[in-house]
Amino acid sequence: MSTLQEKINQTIVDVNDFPKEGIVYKDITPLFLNPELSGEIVDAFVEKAKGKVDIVCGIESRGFLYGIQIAQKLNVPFVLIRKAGKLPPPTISESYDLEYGQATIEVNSNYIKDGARVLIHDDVLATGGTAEACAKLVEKCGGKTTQFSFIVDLTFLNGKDKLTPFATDIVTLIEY
Ligand SMILES: O=P(O)(O)OC[C@H]1O[C@H](OP(=O)(O)OP(=O)(O)O)[C@H](O)[C@@H]1O
Ligand SMILES: Nc1ncnc2[nH]cnc12
Repeated sequence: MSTLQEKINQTIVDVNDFPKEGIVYKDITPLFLNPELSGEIVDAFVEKAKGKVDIVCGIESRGFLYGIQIAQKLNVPFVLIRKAGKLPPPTISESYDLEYGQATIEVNSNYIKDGARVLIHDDVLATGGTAEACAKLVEKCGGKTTQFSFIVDLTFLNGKDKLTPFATDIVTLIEY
């Protein structure tokens, strides 16, 4: 019997030189072709977050896919963190650097209540810039990031270093 980590490793596809030369892109979309494996992944995240969070924030776009399922299973609200210009007001923004570019993310400023314990969920932790920007948005809204969760950690980019000032509870299912 394969472990969850082995099943994820066998399913994720490496794509060389995408979206830019020199980047090895981890394509996680084949995970969604497998409903049984996707169910196990969601359950693994839910198990780690149970009783610890009041809100799940999912990061556009791939962070939405398991993020909303995690929130539903935890019976807590799901909040979308979107790329700039996609959400109607009232929003607040944060800009950051990516492994392959620059970006700005936004959240509805009314959705994260004062003192809320927040799980920030995304598919891949690379440089950590996106999740760090998300934690800054949560802080600006008066919330507290208590856990981060990712399917993949690209450890050679040291993304966790950017996140530990916000929360040391960082769940990752597979590391490369
Ligand atoms: O740790 P970082 O260096 O910040 O990189 C991680 C981010 O990069 C990818 O998103 P991408 O911008 O490719 O968007 P997508 O999810 O819409 O494909 C990934 O889904 C994370 O959100
Ligand atoms: N190498 C990579 N593969 C997939 N998603 C990413 N997001 C940032 N870097 C990535």
